[in-house]
Amino acid sequence: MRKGTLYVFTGPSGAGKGTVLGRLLAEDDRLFFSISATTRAPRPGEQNGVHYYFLEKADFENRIAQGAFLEHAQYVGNYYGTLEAPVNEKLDEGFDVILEIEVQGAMQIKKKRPDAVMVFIAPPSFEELASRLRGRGTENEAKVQKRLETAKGELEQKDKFDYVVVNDTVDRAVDEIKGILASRR
Ligand SMILES: Nc1nc2c(ncn2[C@@H]2O[C@H](COP(=O)(O)OP(=O)(O)O)[C@@H](O)[C@H]2O)c(=O)[nH]1
Ligand SMILES: Nc1ncnc2c1ncn2[C@@H]1O[C@H](COP(=O)(O)OP(=O)(O)O)[C@@H](O)[C@H]1O
Repeated sequence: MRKGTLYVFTGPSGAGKGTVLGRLLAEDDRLFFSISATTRAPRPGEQNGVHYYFLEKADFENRIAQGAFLEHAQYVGNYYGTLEAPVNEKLDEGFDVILEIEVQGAMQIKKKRPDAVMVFIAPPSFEELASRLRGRGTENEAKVQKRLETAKGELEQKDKFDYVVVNDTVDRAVDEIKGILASRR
């Protein structure tokens, strides 16, 4: 059986990665979304094993020591990481696997898995990014500021990616990503 393709989607918090990928996943049953592990607290409505595996810091660090992560990084005070075993399993089963991760982790994947397709989702402007992040209402102003500071460094790295998709409207961005997937199948 043909093995699946690994796709890495990255981009600053608030760019719309979750929104765009949610639409894509609902419309394509050959895709598998990799559920990440994190030490950040669940937001209202987030479920363990659905949105993330929510781990205590000590548990996360044990798994790092065991080599369980394909990649991991610290982002605004918390750990985030991709568990390797389920990714390999799904690729072997022929699914295309989607990672939605921040830029440091994406760069680790680029080194480890040179065949991975690297996609950067960019906001139309920095002002629009700030307005989307504040509009989402999931972080307090201090945390929004930290995410926006981090976003500046992330945006500077977008040229390292195979594709840069500007999320101006969700419909258009989803269509562009469908085109990228189609060109690789
Ligand atoms: N390196 C890495 N980053 C991740 C992983 N999962 C999520 N992230 C990224 O961590 C950042 C913060 O995620 P989160 O707190 O859920 O905020 P949100 O993406 O803005 O909703 C985002 O850029 C995510 O893409 C992961 O497994 N590894
Ligand atoms: N194309 C878009 N136009 C306007 N608002 C958007 C667009 N895409 C996403 N949003 C909104 O912006 C906020 C951040 O989107 P989200 O998908 O949570 O981003 P990310 O996963 O990159 O952090 C959400 O409130 C979402 O509804």
